[in-house]
Amino acid sequence: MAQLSGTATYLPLVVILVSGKRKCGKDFVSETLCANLGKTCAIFRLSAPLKKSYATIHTLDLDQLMSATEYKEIHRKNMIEWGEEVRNKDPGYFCRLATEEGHLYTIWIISDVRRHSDVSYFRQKYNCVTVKVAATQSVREERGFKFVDGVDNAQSECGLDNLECDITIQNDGTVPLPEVSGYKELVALVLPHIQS
Ligand SMILES: Nc1ncnc2c1ncn2[C@@H]1O[C@H](COP(=O)(O)OP(=O)(O)OP(=O)(O)O)[C@@H](O)[C@H]1O
Repeated sequence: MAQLSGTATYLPLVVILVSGKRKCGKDFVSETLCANLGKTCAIFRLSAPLKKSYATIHTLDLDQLMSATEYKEIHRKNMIEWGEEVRNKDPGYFCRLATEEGHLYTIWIISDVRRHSDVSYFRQKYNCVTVKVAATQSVREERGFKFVDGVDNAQSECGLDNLECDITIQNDGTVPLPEVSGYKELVALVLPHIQS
C-alpha cells in the first residue's frame, strides 16, 4: 500500500517511463494517457529541473526554455552538456528533483526519459512500465524536427535506442491517440497496477 507521508519512502502504484526521439510525440502521448487513466496522475519531466537550474545559473528565460521554441533549440546543446556533467557526478539527481511532488500522485508519467541511468533509477525504486513512442522521420519533420549535429546524434537522444520497452506506440499521423497502434495495449498493461 502506498504511503502518503512526505518523509517516508513514498511508493506510487506505477511509474510510466516514456522515451522516444525528438518530436515523436512523447508529450502528446503522456498528456492523453494522463487524462485517461482516471486516478491521481501527474506528468513529470526530467528536463524541468535541469532547465530550471540551467536558466538560473545562466540568467536565461525559463518559460522560453521550457517551451518548444527556437530559444530552447539555441540553448539545447550547451544545456545537454551541462546536464551530462551533473549526471556523471550523481545519476539520480534530476530524477529526484523532478519527482519531489510525487507523493501527491498515485501514477507518475515521466515523459522524457533519455538515459539508462534514468530507467535504472526508477526501476530500482518503483513498479515501472516502459513505453517507446515512435514516429517516422517524415512525420517528425512535419512536427518541426530538424536534425541538429551534436544533439540528435548525442548520447542524450540516442542513449535509449536499444532499450527493450514493454510497449511501443507508433504515433504517426494525427488519428486520435486511443486508436494509435500500441496505445490500448499500454493502457491494458497499466490498469492492473492501478486497480489493485
Ligand atoms: N497523434 C498526434 N496527433 C496530432 N498531433 C500530434 C500527435 N502526436 C504529436 N503531435 C503534435 O506534434 C508536436 C510534437 O509532439 P510532442 O511535443 O508531444 O513531441 P515530443 O516528442 O514531446 O517533442 P520533444 O522531443 O521536442 O520534447 C506537437 O505539436 C504535438 O501536438
